[in-house]
Amino acid sequence: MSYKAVQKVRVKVPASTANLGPGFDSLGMALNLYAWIDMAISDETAIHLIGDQMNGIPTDKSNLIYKVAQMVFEQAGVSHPELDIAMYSDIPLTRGLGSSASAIVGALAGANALIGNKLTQYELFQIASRLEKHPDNVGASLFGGIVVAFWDGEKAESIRIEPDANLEVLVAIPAFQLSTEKARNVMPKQVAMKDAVFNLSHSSLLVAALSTGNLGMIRHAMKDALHQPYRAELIPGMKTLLEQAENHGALGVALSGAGPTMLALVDVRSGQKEELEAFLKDTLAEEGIEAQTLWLKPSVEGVAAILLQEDDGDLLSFVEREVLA
Ligand SMILES: Nc1ncnc2c1ncn2[C@@H]1O[C@H](COP(=O)(O)OP(=O)(O)OP(=O)(O)O)[C@@H](O)[C@H]1O
Ligand SMILES: N[C@@H](CCO)C(=O)O
Repeated sequence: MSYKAVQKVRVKVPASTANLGPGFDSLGMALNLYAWIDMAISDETAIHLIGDQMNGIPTDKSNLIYKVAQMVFEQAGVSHPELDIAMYSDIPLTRGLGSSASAIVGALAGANALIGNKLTQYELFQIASRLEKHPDNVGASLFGGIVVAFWDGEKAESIRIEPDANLEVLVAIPAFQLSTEKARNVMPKQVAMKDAVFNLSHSSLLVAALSTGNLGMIRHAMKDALHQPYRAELIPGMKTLLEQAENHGALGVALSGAGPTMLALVDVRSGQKEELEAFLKDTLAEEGIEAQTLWLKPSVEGVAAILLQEDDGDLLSFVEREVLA
């Protein structure tokens, strides 16, 4: 089947938070914090990183976005070895807000758009889940909303849930990085049956609460025995936040992905938003942790790729005009 290679695309991809407590490696929620990627077929590869969130990201062909784009072309049976890529991101790196997932999903969508969307969204989801080895962050960035998914080592399946309009998200982002690899290595290789049953029952109840809009049930459901008790050792103050944030207005509180960011779900009608934000900041500060707090909303939209016209200008001017203004 022939296709018309498109010259340049612009991708907008949301951040994500994974696990939501008990849904380890299986629940994700897209957040209204975004990254933008411009991608064009070129005669030589150049990677332009805009903004200070990209410190340390490579600008040669070892860049994750370049490598993932090549996977799309290979699976589609085409060859475009040289790409011009630009990226701006508001998603902090290595903080538990899905930066690597946003890069993977953004690259998949951009490369696929460049070749006339030859791959289906399902095929992109399979590639993304295989790369991350868990579908939660990539599923949320791909589909938007709340995603319930599995990846069994061969295939990934998911269902998207529309987030309740009254849900808000407060994140406390510590200044230090915590890699997913390190946060996964502190977990035990085996778990007790009681902990397994604890998580599958709480995760199931959380999914039911989120899909029926029963926000009051979140406080009972958003509890974990599989990963948070072990990861709490890496984030001073996390244990206190897990135990007490609901007394300060949170519907539920959890480690965002593999951390170190802490996340609270809040009812937008709550009268305790300021109290909760102060509690998160003060609790971490008492442990010597400087954290930035951000009020976010679930992002109902997932990744989106648009074809650019000749006179659409470059990403930097778009970011200055539409994002930073
Ligand atoms: N925006 C990006 N562009 C290119 N590569 C990226 C980007 N974000 C992450 N990566 C690559 O992915 C790898 C993992 O990134 P990072 O440490 O942020 O992922 P993570 O541990 O999954 O973090 P997070 O907690 O954000 O999910 C990094 O080595 C980096 O090279
Ligand atoms: N489910 C993954 C998410 C990583 O962002 C973990 O907790 O390790």
